[in-house]
Formats: sequence, structure tokens, C-alpha cells
Amino acid sequence: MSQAKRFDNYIGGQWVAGADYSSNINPSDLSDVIGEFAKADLAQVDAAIDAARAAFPAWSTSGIQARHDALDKVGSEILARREELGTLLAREEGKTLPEAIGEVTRAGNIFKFFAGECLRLSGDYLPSVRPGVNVEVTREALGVVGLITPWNFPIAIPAWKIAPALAYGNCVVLKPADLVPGCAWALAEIISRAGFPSGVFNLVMGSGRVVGDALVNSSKVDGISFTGSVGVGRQIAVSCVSRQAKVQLEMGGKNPQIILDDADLKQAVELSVQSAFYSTGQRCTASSRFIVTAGIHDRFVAAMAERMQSIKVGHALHAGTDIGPVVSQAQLDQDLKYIDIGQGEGARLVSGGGLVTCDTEGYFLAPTLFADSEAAMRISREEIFGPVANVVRVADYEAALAMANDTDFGLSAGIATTSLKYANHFKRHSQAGMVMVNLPTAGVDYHVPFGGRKGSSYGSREQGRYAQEFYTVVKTSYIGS
Ligand SMILES: NC(=O)C1=CN([C@@H]2O[C@H](COP(=O)(O)OP(=O)(O)OC[C@H]3O[C@@H](n4cnc5c(N)ncnc54)[C@H](OP(=O)(O)O)[C@@H]3O)[C@@H](O)[C@H]2O)C=CC1
Ligand SMILES: O=C(O)CCC(=O)C(=O)O
Repeated sequence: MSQAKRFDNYIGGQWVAGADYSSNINPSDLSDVIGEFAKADLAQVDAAIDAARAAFPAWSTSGIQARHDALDKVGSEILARREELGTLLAREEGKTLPEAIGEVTRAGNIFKFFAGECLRLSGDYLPSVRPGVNVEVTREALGVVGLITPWNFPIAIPAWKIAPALAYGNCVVLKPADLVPGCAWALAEIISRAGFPSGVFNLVMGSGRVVGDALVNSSKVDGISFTGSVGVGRQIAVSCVSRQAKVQLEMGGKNPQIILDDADLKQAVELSVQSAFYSTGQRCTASSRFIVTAGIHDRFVAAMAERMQSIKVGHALHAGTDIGPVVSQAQLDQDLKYIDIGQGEGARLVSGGGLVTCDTEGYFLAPTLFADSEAAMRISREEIFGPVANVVRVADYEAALAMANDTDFGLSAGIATTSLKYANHFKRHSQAGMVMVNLPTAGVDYHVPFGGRKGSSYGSREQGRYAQEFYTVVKTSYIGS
């Protein structure tokens, strides 16, 4: 019998024991059990949705000062506890401690940002085409929203869904990924003390197939915001559209990083290492394909190989670690499978390719780079979601742009160049939702829109002021005399 502490669901303002519990394990040290986390059953999911529905009429018409103060309080506590929460995040997900503290800081800032947004929600007041009539266009809360989040940003992604949802007057049922419930639980605990009325925020932990599916298919849930895999996202979209619920999906990427002949080589290598390997490559914005023009190709590959020798893979909490472990055995199997696929397809292994032995037993994988790859290979086309990248040689900028856009995805895309002409052209002609010039493809601000095109995203943008598109509905009122 495990002695690890138990963490319960939060439903209608009460901590509620789970129907079952599962262990949360540290991927840097498989002997380290972080805790036993509740798994909700269908009755508990339904109770959470009912609690949210009951709280909605009062919350959606509540004063904006109270909403502002509660969100601001959550943000302040997250920021004050960033080291402690960052340690928990690094322990459960495997990001290095500096990366984890950065993510916690982002989460705190997001709550502060949306505290301010409560006070800035605006509408339009227009004359009607009919004399003596005026028109008001206002925004109202959507209703009860189900938020389904992935394991790779265990506090920032819940934060960037919860904060706008609450700011605009919605009630929330959060289902975090079963692999990383610790940060979501810690966030729920902070929210539970911040002054929100009972039922406004609810946490139900457990698997996607049970808890997630119940949320998606409940006729009492008005909208679903999801981040995760393309396969699950598309199933969710079908279910939501068929019952006319609003849906917002953030899914995968196969983000290109172009390196042109005129790029600053040192800068190009550094931003490529960050794009592909930091956070163990487990970011939907990570780049796993470098498209490199012929004049710099060989120097780029050689410089990458040399730079990769100094990347230290290790325990996420140990000083000096650059890249922590892969999050789980399943993800490690996927990464190793793609390394095999790359070799089978005839790409040349330049660096990495196998497991790394550390002091503790964990899922440690060497950052891996292939060269001499082709655009048609599976390693060039499919999302791997690990520290595995490849280089494709092209003749010139035009070929690079065409190859960058030749993908089912369209989340982020980067270019390394000293040419203003090419940078501007790429900004305009890239088919990605986010474009980076001389910056890594990953690592975004918290106050501007986040999202992609094609298979990467569906529905309106997340984050920044644009978040209101999903979390509000528009009302047009005609006022006669
Ligand atoms: N774009 C991104 O940011 C992310 C992309 N991915 C991609 O997805 C791959 C697989 O990762 P994985 O974690 O399995 O991603 P999933 O899409 O399976 O999981 C994302 C979230 O959806 C939940 N979920 C799973 N199935 C359902 C369902 N039928 N109905 C409702 N909710 C569901 C999960 O729950 P639970 O896990 O608890 O069962 C989790 O909370 C990765 O290798 C990567 O390629 C993964 C994470 C983030
Ligand atoms: O790159 C970032 O900062 C955000 C990445 C992200 O949201 C994701 O990987 O899901």
C-alpha cells in the first residue's frame, strides 16, 4: 500500500475523494512518487458540471471588481511561490528547473493580465439605419466551459484557459492530463482560496477516455477548449459540432526553421538548439525540421554536431542540466520509434540516437539530429514531440519557403537571415499562425494571440485579448425611443 499523499478533486467548492487514485511519478527518477491523485467517475464529472451550471447565473453577472481581485490574487500567489511550484513542475513533467520556474512565472502573469482584461471588456454603440433607434453590441459569457489540457505545459496551459474563462464570466470544469495532475491540483488549491464563489471553478482529474469524454459529450457544457494531439482533437471537434457546442483546439506542429546562407551561423545554431531540444522537444512550437540553403548547409550541420556535444541531459532538478527526461515511457517509445524510422529511411545520424545513463533511473534520451534527409520522409512530415530533429538541404530561399509551407500543420515557423527582404517576405508568405525572425520557433509571449493554421488549430485564437472570441458570445441590442 502506497504511503504517498492523496490529492482530491475539487467540486462545488468541496474537496471530494476520487472513485479511484493513480500515482504521479517523476520521469527523472522513477522511484520518486509525487502523490496519489484522484480519478473522477462519471457521477463526479456530472456533479462538477452541475455545480458550474448552478454557479453560472450569479457569476456571469457579477461585478468586474470582484473578478479582477480574485484573478489578481491567484496571479500574485503563483508568482510568490514560483520556486516551489517550479520545483513541483520540474519533478512531475521533467522540464529543467529554470524552464519550470519560467513556465510558472508565465502562469502567474497570465492571471494578472486577465485580471486587467476584466476591466477592459468593451462593446460597440452604433446608430441604427432606422431613425430614433440605437444599436449596442455587447459580449456575454459563453456558459460552462470544459478545459482539457495536455502534459507538456502543466501549469501555463491550464492558466491560459482558466484565466480568460473566469475573467469573462464563465464557470469552469478543468480536466488536466492524467500524467501531470500535480500542478493542476496546486493551481486549483490556490483558486479555492482566492474568493471565487463555490462552483465557479471545478477540478476533475482522471483519464481522457472517461473524464474528458464525459465533458465533451455533456449537453450541459457550452464549450470545450482542448490542447493535445490531432487525433483526439478531431474526435472532440466532431462531438462538439454535432451538438452545436463551441470548440477551440490547439494541436500539433511540424514547425520549420529555415537557415539562409546569409544567417549569422552562431545565432542560427543557438536558436536551432533551443527550438528543437529545449524542454526535451516536447512543445507544439518546437522545430524538428531545419531547412538549410546549400551555401551554409555543411557549416550548419558541423556546428550543430559540435554544439550538441555540450548539451547536458539529466535529472530536471540538478544544476547544470540543459535537457530533462522525456515525460513517459510511451513518449520515449514514440521518440525511439521515429529514430528507427529516420535510420530506415536513409537519413544520416549526426548526433545522439539513443538513451543516456544518469545517476537515477529515468526516461533520458540524447538530443538527436539527422542530416541528408528528404522532405518526403516521415521524420520530415510527422510530429515526433521529442528531442529529435532533421536537416534538409535546399537550393535557395524560394525552395525553402515552399518546403516550409508543404505540411499538414501551420503553428509556428522560423527564419534565420540577415536579409530584411527575405525576413519580410517570409513573414508575409509563411502559412503558420506564428512567425519568428532570428528567434526560436518555440517560446511565446503571454499577452498576444497564440495559435496556428491548417491541422494545428481549429476555432479562435487563445491568449491575449483574442481569447474573448472563444469565451464570450456577442449580443446585438436595438434600443428604440
Ligand atoms: N499540441 C500540444 O501541445 C500537445 C501535443 N501532443 C501530441 O499528442 C501526442 C500524444 O500525447 P497525449 O498526451 O496522449 O495527447 P492526448 O491528445 O491524448 O491528450 C491531451 C488531453 O486530452 C485528454 N484526452 C485523451 N483522450 C480523450 C478523449 N477521448 N476525450 C477527451 N479528452 C481526451 C488527455 O487525457 P489523459 O492524458 O489524462 O488521458 C489529455 O488531458 C504527443 O506525442 C504529441 O504528439 C501532446 C501533448 C500536447
Ligand atoms: O512555445 C511556447 O512557449 C508554448 C508552447 C505550447 O504551448 C505547447 O507546446 O503546447
